[in-house]
Amino acid sequence: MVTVNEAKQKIIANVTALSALTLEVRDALGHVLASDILAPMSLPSFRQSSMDGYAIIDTDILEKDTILKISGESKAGQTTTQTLIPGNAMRIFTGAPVPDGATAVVMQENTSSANGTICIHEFPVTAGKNVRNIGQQIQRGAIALEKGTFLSPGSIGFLQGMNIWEASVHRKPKIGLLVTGDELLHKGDSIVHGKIFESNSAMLAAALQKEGIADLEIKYADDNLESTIKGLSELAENNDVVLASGGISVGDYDFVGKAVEALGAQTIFYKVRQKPGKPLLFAKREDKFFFALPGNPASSLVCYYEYVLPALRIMSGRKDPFLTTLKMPAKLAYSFQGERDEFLKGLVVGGEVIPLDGQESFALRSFAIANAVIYLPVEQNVVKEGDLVEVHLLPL
Ligand SMILES: Nc1nc2c(c(=O)[nH]1)N[C@H]1C(S)=C(S)[C@@H](COP(=O)(O)OP(=O)(O)OC[C@H]3O[C@@H](n4cnc5c(N)ncnc54)[C@H](O)[C@@H]3O)O[C@H]1N2
Ligand code: MOO
Repeated sequence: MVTVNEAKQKIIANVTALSALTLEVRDALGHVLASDILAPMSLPSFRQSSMDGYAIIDTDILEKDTILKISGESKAGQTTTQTLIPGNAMRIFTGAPVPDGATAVVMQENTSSANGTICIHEFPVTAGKNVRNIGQQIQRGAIALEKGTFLSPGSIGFLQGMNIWEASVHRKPKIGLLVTGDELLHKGDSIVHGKIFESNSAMLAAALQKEGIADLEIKYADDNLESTIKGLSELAENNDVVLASGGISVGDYDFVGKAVEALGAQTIFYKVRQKPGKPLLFAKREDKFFFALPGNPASSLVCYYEYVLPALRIMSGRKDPFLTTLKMPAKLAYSFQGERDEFLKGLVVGGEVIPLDGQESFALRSFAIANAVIYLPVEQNVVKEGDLVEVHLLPL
């Protein structure tokens, strides 16, 4: 048995980023850059006005209400180079090229025009005002985004704005899932006493989809060693990570641990001092990883968020693999007995976290409305209302 922290350290120590592939930038959302991207152009690439108004020369404005002659216009998209002559102002619009010679733009609300002239009510007008300079955002040749950057919608827009259409990113892991349990019913089956509807595969597939992993290869095994070995071995052929659901405890019909061993995988840890999810197993065979998740649905999902997801994120190149963690006051008191750290289903509302009713490992109703997991180490087994607790935000 390892502690929660030891289990996490073992994941960090054993899992590494996968190889790189080239993707269209617009398809790379949620991927991590495998190399630095240098700016192929400066942004802005020409001096741009940031306001609708008048381009002027700051040294022409010697007092409030200076009057200048209006000469010409610069609108967004204009490609010809224009020059502003001293004593003149040029009509200009947001995003338009600032004419050569102009040093600032006065917004039109601070002016009044009459008979081809413009009265500037602003004084002084500092050079550079309302002008976006060449390379103000990024200089050509500079590192635009570093290796290891997680590509967000903002990153994608930024890259396309520099005429970058492809990026080298880490491949995301391919995942297989072996569902075990002779008690499981599937869509279309009739309700039978003693059997339950299988829910872990849909739940895990949804969690993976949220992480941008759409393809999950699912197989089912009967509760015997041969079927479990066959399922795990077939899944390991095509996938980087094999998950198993159920059959990892100590019962006579729990075969996953034995099957992982029979496949020649090395167990990195088995059993974590936590509730739920104690019988979690993590094993490795060459570059393939195995996670045996406890069958209890809430145990399975806690283990996914706390261990599997970080491993998948490390493989995808992420440097920040764990759920976003913060400290928050508990809205309700909570206490527990026992020797294991606890992960509670929680609901964050208005800067506080509510430990939800129904914390048993078979109960998913609390998870269905949770947006966070509360982590209580065994030393913090009595929480009073208002006490600070560690909250892990779920990626929903
Ligand atoms: N003698 C002991 N018994 C148990 C221990 C122990 O230490 N000693 N640990 C308990 C803990 S803690 C957990 S967690 C469970 C884990 O058991 P398994 O991983 O072997 O899971 P199963 O027995 O196969 O199933 C547990 C539970 O979950 C339901 N289940 C399984 N698969 C699914 C699925 N795909 N969809 C929905 N529900 C599923 C299953 O019917 C069981 O109710 O072991 C304890 N026992
Ligand atoms: O570790 Mo088990 O998940 O408590 O029921």
